[in-house]
Amino acid sequence: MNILVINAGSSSVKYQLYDMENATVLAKGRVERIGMDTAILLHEPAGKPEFHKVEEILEHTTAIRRVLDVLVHPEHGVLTAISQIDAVGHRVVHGGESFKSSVLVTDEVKKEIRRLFDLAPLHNPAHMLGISAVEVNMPGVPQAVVFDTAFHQTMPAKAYLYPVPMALYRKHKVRRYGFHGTSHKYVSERAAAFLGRPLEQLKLITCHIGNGASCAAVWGGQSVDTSMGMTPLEGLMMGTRSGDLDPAIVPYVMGKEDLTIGEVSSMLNKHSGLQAISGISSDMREIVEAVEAGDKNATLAFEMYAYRLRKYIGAYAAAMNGVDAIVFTAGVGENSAPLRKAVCEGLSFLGVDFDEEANLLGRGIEKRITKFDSKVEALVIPTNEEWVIAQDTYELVQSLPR
Ligand SMILES: Nc1ncnc2c1ncn2[C@@H]1O[C@H](COP(=O)(O)OP(=O)(O)O)[C@@H](O)[C@H]1O
Ligand SMILES: CC(=O)OP(=O)(O)O
Ligand SMILES: [Mg+2]
Repeated sequence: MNILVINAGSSSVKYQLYDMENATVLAKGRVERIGMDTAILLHEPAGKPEFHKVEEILEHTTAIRRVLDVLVHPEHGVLTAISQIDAVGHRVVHGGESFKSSVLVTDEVKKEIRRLFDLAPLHNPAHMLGISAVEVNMPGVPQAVVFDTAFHQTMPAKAYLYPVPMALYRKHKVRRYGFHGTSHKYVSERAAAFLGRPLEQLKLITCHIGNGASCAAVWGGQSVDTSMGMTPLEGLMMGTRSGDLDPAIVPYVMGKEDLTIGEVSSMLNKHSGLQAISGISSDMREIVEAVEAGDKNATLAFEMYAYRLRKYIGAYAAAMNGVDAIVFTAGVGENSAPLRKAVCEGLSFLGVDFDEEANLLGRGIEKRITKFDSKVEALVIPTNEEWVIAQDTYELVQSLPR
């Protein structure tokens, strides 16, 4: 069975095509800058050279049409017909309180994803466009949705409620949902396998640090707390997002700078974080280069990023009254040795005996970055959200009558 996994963002569509029986990736790629006359399709077919094309792509239906076209292209394709795609799995960031696991797409499910537009205005509308585009381009093909929020639905009320009037929760579902759940779940399971210990007995702190970044306390395989909140803005400092700040800053700055709700929201989501403090970039690679070149603002941005992550790790160790392993994953977590070093070296009080050499060795592999007899272990575990989405989709499609 071939499954196409789609992660549709506001201006991009990322895709990965799997052959499930052989557990192989047939092709992957992305369309960026949707809505512009210089949209770009980057396509990486397995065993063939990469291919890219710049052209006008104004909306998601066309973007997905282009992806399907390239998948069956005589030269760059990996299939002979679209009908060889048996099902499609989508990443959906916000599932609210309605979805505790992945589901097949139905009219009811679509209605619920639409109802949640308000809570994830950057993400959910884009996912719906992706689902509709598949309906138009591949009528009748079963689709499944896998939610970032689902894994965190096990959080207890003391972790997911905010100390504000309860009416806000009852009326508007104001609460912590948490995100990147597919990744936190996957790396927790991989970490247990790597350590050769049952997940049920482990206290883990998983740090998914990519463009968006969040940390989770995973106790016995269940999420008991996480740093992102009602939206993906709370918690850690990120590439362009502020993470935690005094909520009183929002009305204060709106008044002083005469900003609208939209403007202040854009400031905190798109013009804060590493980008704002460094004045250089939201990309950790460029920050680290600037730090090495002695740039003061980049150094401050780097230190704040690591410091804020270390504070969350301390908090989650306290939340679980202990921790067995700290897991680093996603773009920054998997690739930035300097960031892992800056975080781990301040955790010796917890029993983290950091191994500098191991931290520098090997890329893209599961590894331990603490010394052999460290009381608390630190691991690097590459995440694979697309594979989890493909597997969930595969299982759901098996349950359909044939
Ligand atoms: N070698 C590297 N060193 C430091 N940071 C890196 C490296 N490679 C990638 N990154 C960081 O990873 C981020 C992307 O992470 P990723 O998990 O792919 O995010 P997303 O899935 O949200 O697009 C980039 O913004 C970049 O800062
Ligand atoms: C939820 C979220 O922040 O997702 P991403 O990291 O893909 O932006
Ligand atoms: Mg990601």
